[in-house]
Amino acid sequence: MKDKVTSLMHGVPASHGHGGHGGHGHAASAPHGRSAGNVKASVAASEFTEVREHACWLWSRLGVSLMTLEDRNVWLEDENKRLEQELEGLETQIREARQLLKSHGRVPPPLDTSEEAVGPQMDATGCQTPSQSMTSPSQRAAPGAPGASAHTLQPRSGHSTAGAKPGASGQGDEPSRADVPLHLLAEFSSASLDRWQPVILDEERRCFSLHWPKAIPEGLSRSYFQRLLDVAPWVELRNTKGTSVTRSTCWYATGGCTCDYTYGQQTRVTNASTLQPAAEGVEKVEPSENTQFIHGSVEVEPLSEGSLSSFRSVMEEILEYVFGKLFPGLSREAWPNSANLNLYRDGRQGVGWHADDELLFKGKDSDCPVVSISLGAAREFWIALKDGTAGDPPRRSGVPVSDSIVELDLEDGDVLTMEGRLQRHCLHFVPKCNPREPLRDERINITFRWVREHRYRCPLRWRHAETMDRTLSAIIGTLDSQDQDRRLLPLSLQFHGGAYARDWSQQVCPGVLNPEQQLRLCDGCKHVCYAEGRPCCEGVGDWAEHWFCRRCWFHWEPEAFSEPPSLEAWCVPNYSENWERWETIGPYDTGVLEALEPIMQPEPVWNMRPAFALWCGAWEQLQLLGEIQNDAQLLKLETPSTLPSGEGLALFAAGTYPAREYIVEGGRWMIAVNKEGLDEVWLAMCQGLLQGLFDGQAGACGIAATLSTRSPCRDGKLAVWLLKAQDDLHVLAVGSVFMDLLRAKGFVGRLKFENFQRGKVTLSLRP
Ligand SMILES: O=C(O)CCC(=O)C(=O)O
Ligand SMILES: [Fe+2]
Repeated sequence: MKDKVTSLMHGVPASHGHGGHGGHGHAASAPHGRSAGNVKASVAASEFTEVREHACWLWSRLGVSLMTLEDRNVWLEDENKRLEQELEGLETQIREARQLLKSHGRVPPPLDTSEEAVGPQMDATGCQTPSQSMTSPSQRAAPGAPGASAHTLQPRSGHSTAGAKPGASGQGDEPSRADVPLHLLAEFSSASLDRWQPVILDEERRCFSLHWPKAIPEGLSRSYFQRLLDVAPWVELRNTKGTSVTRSTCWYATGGCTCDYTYGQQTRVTNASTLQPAAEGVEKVEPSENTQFIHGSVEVEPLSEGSLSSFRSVMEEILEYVFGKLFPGLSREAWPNSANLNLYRDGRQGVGWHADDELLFKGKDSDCPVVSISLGAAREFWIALKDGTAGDPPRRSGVPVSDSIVELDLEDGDVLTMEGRLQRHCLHFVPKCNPREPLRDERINITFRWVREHRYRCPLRWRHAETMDRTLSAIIGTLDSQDQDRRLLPLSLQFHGGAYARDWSQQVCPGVLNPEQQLRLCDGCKHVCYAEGRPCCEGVGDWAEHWFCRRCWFHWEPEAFSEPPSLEAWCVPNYSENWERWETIGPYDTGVLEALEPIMQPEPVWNMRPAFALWCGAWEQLQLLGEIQNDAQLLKLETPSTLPSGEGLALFAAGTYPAREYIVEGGRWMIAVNKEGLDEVWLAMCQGLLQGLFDGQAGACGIAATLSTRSPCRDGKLAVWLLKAQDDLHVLAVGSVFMDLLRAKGFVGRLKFENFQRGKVTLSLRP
């Protein structure tokens, strides 16, 4: 009998077969005689009922009932998922094969990314964009190429960790940001760059994570927290044994996206926007063999229309605030189209080491931005390299390289980004708190993400391709590098300092501890946080042989800790050649651009400027200048070369005064120059200032030239002063104009911006 059933199943005409599931459709249709074909004839009528019964029994053993149309849809969905996973596996194999070829010095053939080969490619808004191909590893910059930085996330203690080869070249095997442009979210934010604290700046692996503490004001974050706590359709996730709740989650998507979100292999949370409210009946989703659907099943409270729409409206509000106010440089088309929410009820809940590398976000093989918002209780957040990530193709394992762990605390209102290939090379982790210091408060985390590979079932997968927004291309690394020369945003951040920007042991003043870290049990808190404990450092002097973790050191020696480093932007200007690029950056004053034209013209058109004053020496006013009409008048002014050493000249708008006490919110762009050609460049600067070249919202209020006291070479400094320095982009606009002017006069050097309020150099421009 079994053989008959088997032959019955094998007899399904090819057009009805779906691989291993081919018999499925047949078993459903055979009783009605629609598709059994000649097999039906070979089965005697008396045997038919028996065969059918056995088929039913067999299918029920397999956990599948005879197929209704509804079942078929569920099955199709599973089948799609299986195919997606198969595709993912094939892509990994291709990647590995290409890397193998490369390691044998062979050039891999170009990738066939035609639609037939890999299916349509989607942009973040769900449109098919056939032109976006997978980035070839061969696009990686050669060592020493512009943009290839030496700073790479490496295990810090120098242990050799299997797979992670510290210091080996080509560790990340990722294209450099110079070759394949990638702009970081901080560049589009409303915060000045020094409010961003770098966490990971691994240029070689193209992994970046930046932290903006207290980005959301307290009142607002408290209100978002409470509303989400009350109305979000939270579902509890349990540990693999099902014995305890690890955290609660929910999933939000915009723009008609119906994609569900899968947690690991086991659990899929349906899209809150596609859920039917209770009034219309709980959504019926059949569990497949391995997947547990949790929304709409018995495990979840039925959702009322009221709570769902309140959830959607609070999420819309948060999206609007975060991307409208905190990242105003991103166009609306570049906003994320989904968010995963996590609720940690107390310190006993957390999330283990993982990467957000789901197919939906294309986090495994392309640049994948994530913006994480923290609300409520402060919790630790750790990031580390995935074991085996360097050199070899990344393994799927969720094992972190323990001496690469970077720790930070995420507090209420904080923003954290994870960008570039971080999800490919790194893992992250929200540890449970130490049970000896129980935390009873809740924390909510929202991770905004960009779904780029919508599920087959989602209508957005099939939406017609539109041109991709440039700011979106900039953050997902799909800007055309050809295009970059003419149209790209000007500000590409470069970093100085280690890839381990946030290395707590380096923040402790010398003589307190030995900065070498070891993952071990902390003598203080004994918190078994991960593996044997926590990254600890040994004390010195009386505390030698005592090992303590970051939290314990901070508890006892808060004064010994310095602020984490903040971001310095290094921007490669090519302002005059690429000035139209600036228009993409957002709220800046185009006056700077317009003002650029006159000085490039042979016959400058003089603006009628308000009066300027010329100051000298210890800033005594030399002359009050009215409107300057021509070069001849300018040439009559004092020039720096005539001054005694140690003295200076300053040309400032009347009503201002060339001293930092008067320009407290401002700063100055400075460059050290030799005396040769100083007068000429000074006159060009005077001309520029009087013509409004440095104007703009953060307009320059004056210029200064000072001569060094170091006789006889008497080298000097040139500076352009700004009244306001809050907005980095405006400051950079002025700096870039200054750089162009210097270059036109043959001066090449690094420009530094000193921010008076912060008392330090915050920006730098390289020629
Ligand atoms: O709670 C957090 O900060 C992290 C959450 C997370 O990693 C995730 O949702 O994938
Ligand atoms: Fe995550």
